[in-house]
Amino acid sequence: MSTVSAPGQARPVTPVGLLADRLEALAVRAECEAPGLAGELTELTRLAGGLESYVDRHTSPAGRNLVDLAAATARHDWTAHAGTGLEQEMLSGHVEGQFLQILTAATGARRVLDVGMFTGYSALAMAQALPDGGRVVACEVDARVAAMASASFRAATHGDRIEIRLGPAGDTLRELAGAGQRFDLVFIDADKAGYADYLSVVLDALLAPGGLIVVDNTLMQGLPWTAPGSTPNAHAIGAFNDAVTADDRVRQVLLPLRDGITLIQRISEGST
Ligand SMILES: C[S@@+](CC[C@H](N)C(=O)[O-])C[C@H]1O[C@@H](n2cnc3c(N)ncnc32)[C@H](O)[C@@H]1O
Repeated sequence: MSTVSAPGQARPVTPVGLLADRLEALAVRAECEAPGLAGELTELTRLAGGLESYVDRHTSPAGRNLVDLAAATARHDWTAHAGTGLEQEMLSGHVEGQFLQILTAATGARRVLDVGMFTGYSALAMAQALPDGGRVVACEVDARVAAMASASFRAATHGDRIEIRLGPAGDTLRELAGAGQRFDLVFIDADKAGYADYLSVVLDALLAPGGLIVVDNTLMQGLPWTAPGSTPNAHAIGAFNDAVTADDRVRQVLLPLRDGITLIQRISEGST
């Protein structure tokens, strides 16, 4: 049986989305099995299930090119990518896109590194928030999604600010480091097993002074505390979060936005 969602119908992939789904199923069961609990479970379903759409409605709308890119990703037949793990739910989307755009503008970033481009949502969001002359280098290992991203970038305002680097991100990051490149903002959203390595190269060589690192999926659907080590991703993210917490070169905050976003800064000498 395919686990790929029907086009346009993404399944929940955040802790609160999964919670709402489970509560809804319980509320339906309770109507027959425990009618006294059904009302309260329905209330809890509204509390959990309404959160993400409330956040969505109170976040500035995405621009036309990003809406088109997300729609093309949702329409795409992901069954053709069976076995790759690629699916429409990988797209970061509206709220994260706005968050990245605000970070890009607020930090005054001019050079951005996108690690894990997929169909290009985060790369385009950040590119469109850069000042003139700004650049995004976007890393992606899968040629087919890179081609989808490339087509969207060609049709988008400021899509020409994005340079796609096709290949394993670890190799690309080392090439960029060898070429002396530096980035003001780095978004890490590729294979979770690679996160520790990507962070290490970024901190050692790629992060410009005062730069900001943004890491996606650091709540990993709640698995790091509900079922640590139960899947390779749960293990990788649990270990990554612990390592960042113990790393005295950095300070960080884990925000419970969508599936968790961690902001990381290098602590400069003399700062608190
Ligand atoms: C969660 S998606 C990225 C979503 C994207 N940032 C967005 O905003 O929609 C993860 C992407 O990382 C890519 N990826 C996985 N392993 C990789 C690797 N070793 N090097 C480069 N990209 C990788 C996958 O092919 C996938 O497209």
